Amino acid sequence: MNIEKFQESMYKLIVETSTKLPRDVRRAIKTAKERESAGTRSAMSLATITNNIKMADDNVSPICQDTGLPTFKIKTPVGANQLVMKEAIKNAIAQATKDGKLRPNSVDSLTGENSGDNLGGGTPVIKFEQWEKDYIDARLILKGGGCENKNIQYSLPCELDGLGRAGRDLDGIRKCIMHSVYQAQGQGCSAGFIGVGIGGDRSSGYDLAKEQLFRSVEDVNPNEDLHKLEEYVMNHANELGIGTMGFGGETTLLGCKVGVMNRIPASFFVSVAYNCWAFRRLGVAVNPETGEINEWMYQEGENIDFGATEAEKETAAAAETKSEVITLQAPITEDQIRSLKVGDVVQINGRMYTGRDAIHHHLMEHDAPVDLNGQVIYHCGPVMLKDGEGNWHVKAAGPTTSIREEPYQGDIMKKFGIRAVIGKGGMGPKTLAALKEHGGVYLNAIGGAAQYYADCIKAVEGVDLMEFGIPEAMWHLKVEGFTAVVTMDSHGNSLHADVDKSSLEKLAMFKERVF
Ligand SMILES: O=C(O)C[C@H](O)C(=O)O
Ligand code: SF4
Repeated sequence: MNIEKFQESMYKLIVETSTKLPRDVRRAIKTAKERESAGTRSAMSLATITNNIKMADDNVSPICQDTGLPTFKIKTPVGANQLVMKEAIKNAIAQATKDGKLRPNSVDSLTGENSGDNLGGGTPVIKFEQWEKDYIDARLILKGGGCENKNIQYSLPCELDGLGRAGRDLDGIRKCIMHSVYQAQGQGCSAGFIGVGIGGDRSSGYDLAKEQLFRSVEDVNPNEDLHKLEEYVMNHANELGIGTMGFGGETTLLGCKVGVMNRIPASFFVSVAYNCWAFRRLGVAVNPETGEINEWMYQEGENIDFGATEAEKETAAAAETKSEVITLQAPITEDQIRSLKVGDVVQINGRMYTGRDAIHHHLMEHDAPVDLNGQVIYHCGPVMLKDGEGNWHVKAAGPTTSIREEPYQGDIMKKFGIRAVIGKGGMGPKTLAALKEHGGVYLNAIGGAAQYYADCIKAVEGVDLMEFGIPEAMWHLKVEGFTAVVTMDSHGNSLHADVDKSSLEKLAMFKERVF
């Protein structure tokens, strides 16, 4: 095999997967968009999402800054050398990271050190299998951390919130799947896709669930029972009203694929792999001699490019609503913050600081490297590239899931006088209480819209705590027109708590036996 060519092919697969959503996924997003009524928060969010998809196409830059744990599934003809292929894949991964197509995402679990090139113990994941065919089938999925954290595994029988007892039968499985969509809320950047694995043990069950994510969104399950189940879930999950980013709305789920395998008598697992709307998975057929790509997968059918005309219309629509947008510029006063309420749309100009897991942990016991009084913290781990002159450039910069900072956020805001935090998916009761006491606000940005937000960042004015690695450092960003929605205010209101409550009530409508 021509190994240089194979490496080049793998590089192309990585770049394409990170920057261009497959056609089946685009069609699902388009359908969702058509279902939302104009002017709603969900419609606005979907417009941002489709603009972002278009920008990633045009810039050949990551759709979302979290390029996940690259996972390759490769089928090779008998006799193909898997060891050299593995090396070539690793080289391609390192190159794509250097070129800003992947975020350095491989972190030592004990020391917290980021390897910087996506290589390290267990990363990337490369799974080989032999087959009788005469070509290499190489597939890649880039599944980010926020949706990965919303995966869930049920052990039947069990009791489920809203749904009651789930037994060891098809109806129990149905309940688990409905519950899995509910428990994800908007935190996995809904609307999402789910892969479900029935049976196996804890690890093979999850593998089977993830395997389903490699199916086309539009295929038909050959197993009649599972086909019925998939259809049921697709018809009813959207009735939960969780909507895009958990803002409420018509579309909560974009795809549901279920697979089954045998189990052992004592165990009955239902494993669910949740994938965000930024469903990045592609595949190629490779010639085992030349190493060249013969064919791209998931590319049949109509291609939706979310192109100019639509994008222009949306920009125009956004411009019309501009009068209702509240402008914020740090330092922000307590009075300004207390005048904001859930549902307000704000636009931020000026400075903001990124801070996520490592920073919040650090700030509990240390001073801040900058004066954070009246400032804005952005839960974000960007993709950054340094140019020849040593200046940093933002390549992708959407929000990360905020709930992980729940144990720290309120205390950090009070300790440093921070007035606003931006993230996605919302925060819990502890933060809500702190917002009320201290005079703070939580702003929800659109998860995955990494190109859209990168475009709002006009300069990188500094960085602290680089020892935490690129995604976890504190970046000083100068932004213009950074738009977000107030979803938790200083008066005790939380859109996230409201949507959680109403979707739990709706979940209970699916309590009765169906299968
Ligand atoms: O790590 C990130 O940038 C985001 C993550 O994928 C998330 O959804 O929270
Ligand atoms: S930020 Fe959202 S879109 Fe991006 S990887 Fe995480 S869950 Fe997916």
